[in-house]
Amino acid sequence: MAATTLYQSVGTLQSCRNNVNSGLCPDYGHVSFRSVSKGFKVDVGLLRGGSFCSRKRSSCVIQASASQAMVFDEASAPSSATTSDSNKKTSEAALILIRHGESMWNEKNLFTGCVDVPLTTKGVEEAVEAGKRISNIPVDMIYTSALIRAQMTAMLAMTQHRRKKVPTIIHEESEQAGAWSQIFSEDTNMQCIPVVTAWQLNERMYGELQGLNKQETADKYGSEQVHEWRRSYDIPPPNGESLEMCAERAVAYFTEHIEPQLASGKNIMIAAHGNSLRSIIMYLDKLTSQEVISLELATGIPMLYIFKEGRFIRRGSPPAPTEATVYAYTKGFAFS
Ligand SMILES: O=C(O)[C@@H](CO)OP(=O)(O)O
Repeated sequence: MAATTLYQSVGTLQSCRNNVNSGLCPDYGHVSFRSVSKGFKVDVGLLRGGSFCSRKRSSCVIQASASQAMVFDEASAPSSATTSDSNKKTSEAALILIRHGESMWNEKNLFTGCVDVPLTTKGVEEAVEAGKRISNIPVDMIYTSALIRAQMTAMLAMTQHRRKKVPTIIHEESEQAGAWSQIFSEDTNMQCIPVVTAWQLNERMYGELQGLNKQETADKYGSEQVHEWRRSYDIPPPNGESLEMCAERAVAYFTEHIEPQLASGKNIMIAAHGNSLRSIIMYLDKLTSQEVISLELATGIPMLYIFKEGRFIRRGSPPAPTEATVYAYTKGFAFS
């Protein structure tokens, strides 16, 4: 995949949206296949050459056992809790969300959307730093968007993980690809973490704003208008996706594919984008369309949720080894 090339998407958002249900999205260079792998169903995205479209941190203790993990709060966990009686406990799973590190177009302050741009050196460092923060949290499966900045972030973060497993993209787009994947031994499989790439987790399509400088666009159209395009829930930028439209695919993918994995006890990391993650956080935290306006995500800061009894419990951002308090929510979004 010539992923490090800047690549302007072709075709229209509408033609993509029309094809979403059929699983085919040629204008965005993406074909989606449903396949069965290791007992779970996944949608595997195939890129054709380019873009597409705590508060008590220290008390969060995670015990890993095989592919399942019990994640619980030390303060609230019964003192008799051990792995041997784990079958008596309610299964919990960790969900880590991470927005990609700084991209080349973030650096230039350009609207990016579904243009496929790589990380900057700073973005690479952010991803590595993010990896340090989550190095002790078990990860059984990774979901990323189909865009390289999210994939780079996931891979770089996992280089720091304590388990030293190798993130491996699942390719089952054809019989041949499936057969080739069988060359791995069971032993090798044990050393890998499956990575599912899904275009549904892509950044929202910014339409005619893609490639434009954000400041210059604000100067031209007024900062209020541009803020509405960037942060409102249901007002799309010209020929682009609103957050609501982005949520239709991203949250649907989350509930259909990722939530069942969490429910089965798998610890999941999602590496994606500012707006696809805002839509997912809106769902997880039950934010209103007014509240989501002020939700901003920093690049390269992981956010931890615990999935327990069908509920998502926000744990904030795991601390860096040397930092006392860093949160991913940067604009007055208080932890409750
Ligand atoms: O340009 C973009 O694609 C996004 C994320 O970088 O920008 P915004 O902050 O305007 O949503």
